[in-house]
Amino acid sequence: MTATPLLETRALTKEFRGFRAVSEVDLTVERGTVHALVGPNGAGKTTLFNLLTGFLTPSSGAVVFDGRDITGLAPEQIAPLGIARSFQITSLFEAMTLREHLELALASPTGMGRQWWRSVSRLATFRDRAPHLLDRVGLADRADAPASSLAYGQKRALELAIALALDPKLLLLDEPTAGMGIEDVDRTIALVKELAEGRTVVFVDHNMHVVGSLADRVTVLQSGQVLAEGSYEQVRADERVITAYLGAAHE
Ligand SMILES: Nc1ncnc2c1ncn2[C@@H]1O[C@H](COP(=O)(O)OP(=O)(O)OP(=O)(O)O)[C@@H](O)[C@H]1O
Repeated sequence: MTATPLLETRALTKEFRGFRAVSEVDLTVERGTVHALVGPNGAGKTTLFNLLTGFLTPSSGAVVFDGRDITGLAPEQIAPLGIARSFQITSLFEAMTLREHLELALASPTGMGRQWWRSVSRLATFRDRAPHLLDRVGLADRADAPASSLAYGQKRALELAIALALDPKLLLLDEPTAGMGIEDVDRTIALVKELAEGRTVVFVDHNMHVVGSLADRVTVLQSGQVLAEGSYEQVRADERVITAYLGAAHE
C-alpha cells in the first residue's frame, strides 16, 4: 500500500498552562477507514478533535491532512479542505426547519456555499442537496418541520446531515451515540456505517458496542498519550487497556 494516509499527527501536543492535555500524539488514519478514539474521561479526545479542526492551536507537533501541513490553520481554512465535524452538544436552531438547517450549512462560507451560489446553473443542484442529505439520514419526511419537533436521536441524525453537507473527505464524530437509548444506538451504528462508505471517519465514543461494531482501527488515549492502537480485538485484549479503561468499564 503506497497511498499516503488521509490524516497524520506528528508528536502533536497541547499544553494548557503547563498541563499536557495531548502529549506527543502520533496518529495515522488511513483513507477509507473508520477509526475510533477511545479512552477514559480527560484522556484528551476532545482536545485532539479541537486540534484537528483548528479550534485549538497546537503547542507543538504537526497535523498533516491529505498530504498538506495544516498545523495552525483556522477552522474556516480547514473545513473547506474537507474536514467536517459533528458536535457532541446539540447545536441546532429550534425554530428553523430541517431544510433550512441544511441550506444554511450548504451556503456557509466554510462549506461549498459560495461556489454554488455564484453559479446560477448549479443553483438547482444546490437546492436538491438539502432533501437528498435529509433522505440519507432518514429524515426526508420531516424537511419542513422545525428542529424543535425532533426526538433526540433525530436531532443527532440532523447534525450528521449538516456535517455531510460539506461532503467531507474526513468526517469527525464526537460521541455520535451519547445519551441515546439502545434502539437509537443501533440505528446510529447502521447510519454511520452507511455514511462511511467511500469516506474516512474518525469518531469518539465511550460505548464499546459502538466501537466494536464500527471501527476498523482503534486508538486508545490515556492522560493525553497513545496507550495502544490496533483492531478492536487487539486493543480489548491489551492488558494496559484493560487496566486503564476496559477493565473499569466492564466491572
Ligand atoms: N481549555 C482548557 N484549559 C485547561 N485544561 C483543559 C482545557 N481543555 C481541556 N483541558 C483538560 O485537558 C484534559 C483532557 O480533556 P479532554 O476534554 O480533551 O478529554 P476527553 O478525553 O475528551 O474527556 P471526556 O471523555 O470526558 O470528554 C482534561 O484534564 C481537561 O481538564
